[in-house]
Amino acid sequence: MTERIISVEHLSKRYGKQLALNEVSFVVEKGQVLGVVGPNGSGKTTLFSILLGLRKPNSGSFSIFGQTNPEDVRAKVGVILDQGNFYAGISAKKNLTISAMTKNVPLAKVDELLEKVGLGEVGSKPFKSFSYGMKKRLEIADALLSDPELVIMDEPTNGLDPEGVIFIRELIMELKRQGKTIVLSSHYLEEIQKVCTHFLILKKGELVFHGSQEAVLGKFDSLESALTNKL
Ligand SMILES: Nc1ncnc2c1ncn2[C@@H]1O[C@H](COP(=O)(O)OP(=O)(O)OP(=O)(O)O)[C@@H](O)[C@H]1O
Repeated sequence: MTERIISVEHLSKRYGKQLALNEVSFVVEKGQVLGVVGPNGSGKTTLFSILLGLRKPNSGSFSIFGQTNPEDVRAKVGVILDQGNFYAGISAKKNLTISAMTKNVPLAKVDELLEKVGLGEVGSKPFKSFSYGMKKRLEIADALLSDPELVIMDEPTNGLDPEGVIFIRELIMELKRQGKTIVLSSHYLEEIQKVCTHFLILKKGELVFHGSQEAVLGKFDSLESALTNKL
């Protein structure tokens, strides 16, 4: 039987006169890897920030793990946004240790995750000395600390070198094998096509397509042609 992880109903969001999301509805089931794609300004970040409880919708509703308040499911959700909220002057390891203590996670997980994201050898260096890609890796380690069932990533490969892009791809594949549910946005269509089971296409705040990888490719040659097509 399928398990609903996210359920979104008629979600709308305005910023003044700007309609950023218009009556968006969809469901994400356990184990799906949903790629949210759309041109600049189509509403992807707005959608994510509502799901994370950072913004309030003007109308519509949503639930995650059956709960309508994202705060109530915080421990089950790993979030990868942009370079996290870390203390600049202290080491990556200390930053992660503080986070583990806040999240009530065994401290042994800190070294395990630093290794996993390829920061094992630089864990004692201060966060401020890290490159963009290293900061992103630390953000990923932080998101995975509590072994979340749902991982939400806003443009995880943005600004990464090819090795970083491959790392993210393999990480998503591994999380998928573990039965985790993943929702991510990206402008790198070829890349996202390699990992996603489902896609949601937004244009000017409208959901213009939502379906499986097979459904997209059954209808269009590629994700790119689905996006550029006048859906
Ligand atoms: N804080 C804000 N105040 C006013 N308008 C906003 C705000 N945030 C977003 N918008 C507008 O809402 C619309 C959707 O923006 P959003 O950032 O959600 O799109 P996006 O798909 O994530 O874009 P990108 O691909 O460029 O990251 C855009 O028209 C944008 O200008």
